[in-house]
Order: sequence, then structure tokens, then C-alpha cells
Amino acid sequence: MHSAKVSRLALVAHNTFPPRRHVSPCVTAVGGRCLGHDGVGPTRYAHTSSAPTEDEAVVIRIPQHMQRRVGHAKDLRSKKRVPMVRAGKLLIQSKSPEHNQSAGFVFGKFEPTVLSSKGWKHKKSFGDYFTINNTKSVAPFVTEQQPQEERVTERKAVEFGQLRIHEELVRTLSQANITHPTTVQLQTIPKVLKGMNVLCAAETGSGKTLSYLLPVVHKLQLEKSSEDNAENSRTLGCLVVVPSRELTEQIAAVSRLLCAPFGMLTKTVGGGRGIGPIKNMFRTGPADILVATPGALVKALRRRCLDLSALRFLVVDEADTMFDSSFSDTLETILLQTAIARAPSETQGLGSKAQLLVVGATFPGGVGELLSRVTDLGSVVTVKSRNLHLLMPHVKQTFLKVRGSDKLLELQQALTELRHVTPGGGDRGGAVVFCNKAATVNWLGYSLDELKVKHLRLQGEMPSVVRAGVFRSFQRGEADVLVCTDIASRGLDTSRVRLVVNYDCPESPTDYIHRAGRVGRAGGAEEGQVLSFVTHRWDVELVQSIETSARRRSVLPGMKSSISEPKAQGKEDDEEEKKKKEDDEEKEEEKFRKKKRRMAYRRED
Ligand SMILES: Nc1ncnc2c1ncn2[C@@H]1O[C@H](COP(=O)(O)OP(=O)(O)OP(=O)(O)O)[C@@H](O)[C@H]1O
Repeated sequence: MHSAKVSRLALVAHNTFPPRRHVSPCVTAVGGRCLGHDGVGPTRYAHTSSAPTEDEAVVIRIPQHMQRRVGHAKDLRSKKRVPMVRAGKLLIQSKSPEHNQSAGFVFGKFEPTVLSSKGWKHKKSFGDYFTINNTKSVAPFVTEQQPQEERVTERKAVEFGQLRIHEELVRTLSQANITHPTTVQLQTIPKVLKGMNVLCAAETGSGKTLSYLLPVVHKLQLEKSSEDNAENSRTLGCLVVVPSRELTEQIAAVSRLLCAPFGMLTKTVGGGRGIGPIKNMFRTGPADILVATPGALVKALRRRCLDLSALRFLVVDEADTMFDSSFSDTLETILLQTAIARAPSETQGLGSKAQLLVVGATFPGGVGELLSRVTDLGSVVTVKSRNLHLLMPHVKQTFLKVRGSDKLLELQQALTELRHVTPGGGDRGGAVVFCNKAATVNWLGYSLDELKVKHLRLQGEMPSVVRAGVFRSFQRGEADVLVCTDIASRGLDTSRVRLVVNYDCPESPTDYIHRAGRVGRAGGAEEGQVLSFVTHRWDVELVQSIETSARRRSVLPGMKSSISEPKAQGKEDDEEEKKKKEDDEEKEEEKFRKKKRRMAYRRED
């Protein structure tokens, strides 16, 4: 069979190209495709029985294994990729259907990831889009109301009453319709009650505030009611440090609710209004719980308005912002004025020290280094949620490649659609529109005014008098749209929000996680969604990493949720220092390169 085939081939070749006296031995045609040159490949096996005469056909024999190899390569090329769509729900829905991916499809470890956003750096990709569909209807950190098919365990959900916290606290929570702890609360509350230093890393909106406030209030009221302390005047028991004034008000509101049954006092102190109001606040005496921004707190400490020596709890919330370079020096000043316990036993009895609780959805590098100066890192237990740094499976996330000039129109359409989803009465739900700069917030605000879209604006460059109360007005529903910068992306509870729009693409996966986390929160509006506009070529890398994480169900790149060990002493210290310096230099270089690339793109645009 094989010889016949080869002979036929040779005959065809013979008929098509009549034999010449000097047939070049180095080129052999099979099916019109060149196979080899210079004696390598098929020509090495070429066999001519004798020097061809004019009447003889040139017979070239090709070994079977070589034919099989050629056939296999052809097959591979022509074979279509394994279909990514199977029966059931789609995880990725793309403008090009061949990029769709089913929720049940899994990529092999070494298989390249197919991306809808692959060609998004090209001008022709404007108008392209893809959606990461929600595969769960309820947030995974909510322990009750999980549909039967999405349940991880068949065990009955634990109630707050089973966590050994004061029954008044359980009652207060149930009045607010909060009966079952979320997964992070289940893990964190017992550890704080035991007196441990805790680093709590859990998804946005998973109820981290209650996970530290509940055990703190429980323990403070126990101490207050004990006979030893009955005669004592009020002392500051817990200090919560957060990055923004809006957040101080929000956390203080929850704290006041929990403290009310025990007659405990919560106060806030924020910056932006000079030293006068800060002094006035402390003149009226200490609080049991103080929620403060770091800048205002350091001012108060310098003027000896408060004393941290008797502190029982120090909470650092929104750790990624608090430990980054903009706040880390101020935070260090605060930490160094506090005596932090190095073991649970040090939190009890006379001369007891403060428990340290560090809370966040993401952690920057350097947390361990700073903490190692005030406590033994070995004493810090880490609570990490299962879905940390994964894209939220209960929130639909759409990416749209759109020209800068079309973004306003797209935004208007998205806001109109949101209004139509819940026609008639009830809370329509809100939308948060994120911009990267304060100037864009202002410009977009004026444009929305022209389009008669009622909205509120929040950005860091606003005068504090104007800024005060903006977020509360939005929470109360005075407007359905909040146009803001990233200052609203950290910690603010936006339970009524149904839509997050990234008008400007976020600059890092961390920013994306925090912005997207304004929807799909515990006890919040159902069916939240995120819409991101992708305009610039430098945005595409982030989009591709998000798409890869979604398709592979892997964590987003560059996210940290643990603290590194304290630095070694002596020589090792020097070596580590050197390595760190090198790493830092490398990072700086990379940053510089990125900036250059971005500038280049800008010029090209
Ligand atoms: N166990 C619970 N059951 C129902 N709702 C809850 C529960 N715990 C907290 N919540 C609600 O969930 C919302 C989000 O809580 P919280 O602001 O503490 O989240 P977070 O994890 O701190 O979010 P972020 O990372 O954005 O700071 C709040 O409205 C809160 O009232």
C-alpha cells in the first residue's frame, strides 16, 4: 500500500515535471509541501536505484515513520482546539463565541489560557467585550441561605448565640436582622476572645468589622462589670485606626449600636479640620472605644490629649492602605506608643498589654517588618478566608473595550438600565462610579449634571466641609449615583449598591478587588455587577490578568495575605537587607519601565 502510494506520487511528479537529467536531490515534494533540504530529512532516505536516464522516473521512497510524523503535524494544525463550552452555565461570555467558556471547563496546567482580551491592545478591538458570569447566587462567606446545590457542608449553620458572646450583643444583632455569623466571623471571634493577636485577611464585604468589634465589646464590658474595675473611671479600652474620616463614622456607628446596652462610649477623631476640634473632643474625657484616622491621632498624641498605656485592644483596619508608604510612618508612631502583648497570657491581670488585631482584604509587603518592631510575630495568628483574592463568584463582571469619547454614553446607558431593572417602588439600588483622579470626578460630575443624572461626588481634594456627610447622604439614598475616587473603595459599606462602574480602569488588581467589593456584600443588595471600561493599552495587562484568574479560577497576581517572618540578626541580617535592597531596586526599575511604556503609549495615542 505504502509503496503503491509513493510510486503513484512519483508517477504524478514524473508526469507533471518530466525527468531532467540533473534532478536536484535535496528537495522532495510531498503533497506540494517542502520537506527537507541539504540531505537532512527525506532526502537522506532518497533512493535512486541507479543514475536516472531520460526515460526513467525518479523514485523517491519516504520512510513510513517520516510520513506518520508529517501526517501528525498536519493533524495537529488542522485539529480544532478542545471546545471550552459544555452543557450548563457559561463562566465567560465573550463577543466572539469561540472564546466562551463553560463553568465546568478546566484548563490543563500547561495548556495556554485562551483570552478574549488577547488582542485588546489593537485599535480594532474597540467595541469588544466579555463577561465573567456569576456562578453562585449567594456570597460564599454567608453561612445561611446558601442554596442546596451550592452548599459546601450539610452542617446546620452556627448562630451568634453559640459563639459565647454576651446575649445582649446577640439580641442587638438579631434586631438588625443579623443572626448567623459569616465564615470570617466564625473563625476570628473565638481567637480574639482567647486573647490572641490576630491578622484577619478576608474578602471585601464579608463582615470583618463585626468580627473584631463583637469580641472587643464583649471583653470590654466583662472587664467593666467585674468587681475590680467597678470603681474605675472610664479609660480608653480600644483604639481602631482607619484611613478615612468616612470610615471612622461608619465603624463608630456599628460600635455605638453594640455598646449601647452596656453604657459604653464610642468617639471618633478625624483630620482635615485643624487641631481645635481634636482637642475639644478629648476635653470631654476618654471614650471606651476610639475610632481615629492616623494623622489626627498622632496630632492628639503629640499634644498629650490621650494616653495609650491602658489600651486593651489596638485594631488596624484596611491594612493594605494603613501599611503602605502613605501611612506607614504615622502608623509606626502609634504602634510604638502602645504596649502590645506577645502572648495571650499578657492580656490578662495587672499590667496587661494590648491585643493587636490587623484586618484587611489585601496586605502590602512590609507588614511583618513593622509589626516585628512591636510584637513577636510568632504570637500573631492568621485567619484567612477560603476565597481570598479570588474573583467574587457571586458578582457578574463585564469588561468593555471602549474609546474614551464613548465612555460617557456607555455610562449613561448602564445607569438607565439599572433604573429599569427595578421599576416602580422600593429601593432601586445605587451605583458607584470610580475614576482615577479627582479632576475626572469633577469633570464627570458636570457632564452628568448636563445629562440630568442626579449624583453625589466624593474625592480627596474636596474641602472637608463639603466632603463631610456626602457618603452618609448616598447611604441614605438621597442620590442613586456616587462618582468618586479610590477613597470610597476601601471599607465603605455600600450595601444598597447594585452596580460598580470602573469609569477609569483601576491601576492594580488590589484596587480592582476593593472597588468590585462595593457590591455583593453580606446582607446587601443581591445580583450586584461590575462594569469596567478599558480604553488605554496600559489597562489591558490588568484586564488580561483578571481574565486569566477567572478562567483558571486562580488568585489574582501580586496579592499578599500573610506576614513574613521578622528579619534575622547579625550577618544574615545584612544579607537579607542586601537582598531586599536589590528586590526594591528591581521593583523600582520595573515601575520606571512601566511608566516609560505608559508615556510611550500616551504619545502614540
Ligand atoms: N453575619 C452577618 N450577616 C448578615 N450581614 C452581615 C453580617 N456581618 C456583617 N454583615 C453586614 O455586611 C456588611 C459588610 O460588613 P463590613 O463592612 O464589616 O465588611 P468588610 O469585610 O469590613 O468589608 P470591606 O473589606 O469592604 O471593609 C455590613 O452591612 C454588615 O452589616
